[in-house]
Amino acid sequence: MNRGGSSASASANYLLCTNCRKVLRKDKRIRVSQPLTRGPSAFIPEKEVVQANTADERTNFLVEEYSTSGRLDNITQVMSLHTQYLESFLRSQFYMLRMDGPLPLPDRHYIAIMAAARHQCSYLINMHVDEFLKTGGIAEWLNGLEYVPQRLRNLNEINKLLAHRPWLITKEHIQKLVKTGENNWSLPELVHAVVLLAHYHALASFVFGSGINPERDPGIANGFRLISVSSFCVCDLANDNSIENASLAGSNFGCAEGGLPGPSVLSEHRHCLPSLQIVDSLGELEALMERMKRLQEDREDEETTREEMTTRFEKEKKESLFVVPGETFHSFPHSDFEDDMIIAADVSRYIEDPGFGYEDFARRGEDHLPTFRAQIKHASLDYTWENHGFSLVNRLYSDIGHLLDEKFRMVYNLTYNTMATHEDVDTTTLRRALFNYVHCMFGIRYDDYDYGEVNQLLERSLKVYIKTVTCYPERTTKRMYDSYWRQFTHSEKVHVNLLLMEARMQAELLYALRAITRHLT
Ligand SMILES: CC(C)C[C@H](N)C(=O)O
Repeated sequence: MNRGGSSASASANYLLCTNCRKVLRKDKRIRVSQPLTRGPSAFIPEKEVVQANTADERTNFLVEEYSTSGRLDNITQVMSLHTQYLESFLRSQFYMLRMDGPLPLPDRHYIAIMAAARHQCSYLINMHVDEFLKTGGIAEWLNGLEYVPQRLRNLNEINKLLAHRPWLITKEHIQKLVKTGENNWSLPELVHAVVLLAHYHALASFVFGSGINPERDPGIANGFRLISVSSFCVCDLANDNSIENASLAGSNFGCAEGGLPGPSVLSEHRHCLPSLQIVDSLGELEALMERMKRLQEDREDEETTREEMTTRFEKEKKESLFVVPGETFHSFPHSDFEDDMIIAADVSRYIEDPGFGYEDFARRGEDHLPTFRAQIKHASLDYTWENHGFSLVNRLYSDIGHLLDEKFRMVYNLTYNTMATHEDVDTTTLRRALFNYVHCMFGIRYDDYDYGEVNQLLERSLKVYIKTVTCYPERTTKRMYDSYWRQFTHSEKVHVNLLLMEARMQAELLYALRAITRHLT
């Protein structure tokens, strides 16, 4: 096994699952039965989604009206837990894919593929490969970026920055795209492309965050499909929503995080945790509601200084850099999972520089804290969606601004006034904390918001989930999904995902549009 290579490089090919302790080969592909779990999501029991769907005529109407694939796909099924939102989502997606617009139809789908490939989201890639071909795309392009016209290829850079470090986008990037002679992009075309890229990066967050299952495809031989296990262990893919599985999620018990518990420790936890956890999480829910109430009451009498508000934002931003998703794997000594990560060739051909990701400063030590992050200030009107982004987008690409604006408002205001089993609760503070925390991770600050609230309302396991879903969605596991807010319903967790996805999309758009504005002025 070790012929000719050092032991370090040999061991770099192996990983140890922290959950079941199985030794895995990084590049191994396995055959798993299809579907992995029944229903549209691997995280949500099928009956919860299906019940909602069959009762809902509105969803069927929306699908007929706005679906490009013409079927009720898994994303739509899961989103239909929130029909009001679904309508805004489908309308804007339909607009950017099908209505009159600057870009030809197949190019739109190719751009969607490029965006999804940044997160190795094969669900979205497959879907848009289909639609690319159906709308008359040239099959050869599907061999990868080398086969597409240079103009489209030039989008690679902005795709990469937008997906992982949008604060780095400058007017020079825009200039390069609009002024490259015969391969140039007109501004309306570029805005169309940017909207598509941001939409599909964000949608990849939703797909991974909600555990969207592959579409059932009768064409797949014997009901099996090949999956790469380079980033998952089968034990994580298995999902029966059983208590035993859920017990492994216990973030408070440290069995899935930190050190490597031996098999005996794990099985002990399996048997003793469930009842403990329910008591514990009930307490968590009550405590969270108490904190929300206190924040609402305190707001009137507390006067915080400007400096203090700035400090709180900086503190939260800095801390977010150190929120590292609990890795599913511990690499063997000397191997660096990040660098060695093997990305299936069929996905990476749509991108260049696959190793480029959200800058994880925590790994580099404190000396490298970012100083380059832009602050988009609300009151100083530097740049906001309402005041700038919206009108620029609308000006360059007709009505898309209205549609996006409607969708952002919809998701920001969506509430059922519930908290798990409690009714008539004002959840504004909590929903705002979720949205603003995402913007905070992207360096966007609202100076009328007190970031101390984020700290009080979002527990660590939730922050880990948020960071994973928004920054490296492909690393989301069922364990992460299960480990926060254990008393809440699946529909509420999908609601969280909608907030995260839209906050991410808006953050990307803000940076791209600000760069376009600077280019224009
Ligand atoms: C994300 C959840 C806390 C939202 C809550 N269930 C509401 O209706 O507002």
